[in-house]
Amino acid sequence: MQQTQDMSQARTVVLALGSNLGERLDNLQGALDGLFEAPGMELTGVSPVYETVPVGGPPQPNFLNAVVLARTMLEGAAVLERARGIEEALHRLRDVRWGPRPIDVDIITLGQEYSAAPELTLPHPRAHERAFVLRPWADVDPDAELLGHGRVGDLLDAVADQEVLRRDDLPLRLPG
Ligand SMILES: Nc1ncnc2c1ncn2[C@@H]1O[C@H](COP(=O)(O)OP(=O)(O)OP(=O)(O)O)[C@@H](O)[C@H]1O
Ligand SMILES: Nc1nc2c(c(=O)[nH]1)N=C(CO)CN2
Repeated sequence: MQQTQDMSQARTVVLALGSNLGERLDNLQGALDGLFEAPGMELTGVSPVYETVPVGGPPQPNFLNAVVLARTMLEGAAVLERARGIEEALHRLRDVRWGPRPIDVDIITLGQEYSAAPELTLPHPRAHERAFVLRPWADVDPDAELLGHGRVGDLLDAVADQEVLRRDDLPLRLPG
């Protein structure tokens, strides 16, 4: 018999997906499906997909990026484990820092949690300066606040120089 979990203490988790190698949309879809395959996270929002110019790293192809919102009772370590499992399943090679990858799953925020641990820093230490995170996040939650940095909509003004193009021709399907 399936157990129902008491979700009254659940927290919102904000996840950022990125892909710039292979079948990029399929990779984002695979990550989205994989994140919600096991119990423990309830999907509450999926952003539009954006085509984005790479920020940092060596010259590399454009990314597709999206943001996913969920409610969860899981601890950060468990969410990170799930994210890493998806990256492994999609054969990500960890060689070049900020280099191209079939899939990247970053945890942007988990409730009101702050963490300085290198294996899981919360909020994600570079999220506030990345239009490829902020733009899709503001679409799926226009009133969103990034813990310690203020309104996501306001943060977007400071990164207006970063090129992000909404790709409504490349929608993500809801998992399941
Ligand atoms: N909030 C977080 N979300 C995901 N990984 C994190 C986070 N904080 C720390 N890490 C750690 O960062 C390490 C490197 O992650 P990764 O290779 O995905 O970095 P990156 O995506 O290339 O760069 P960036 O961290 O700038 O997005 C991982 O081993 C992971 O444990
Ligand atoms: N446009 C874009 N640039 C990046 C991205 C990404 O997902 N999109 N991810 C990075 C490391 O996480 C570094 N740079």
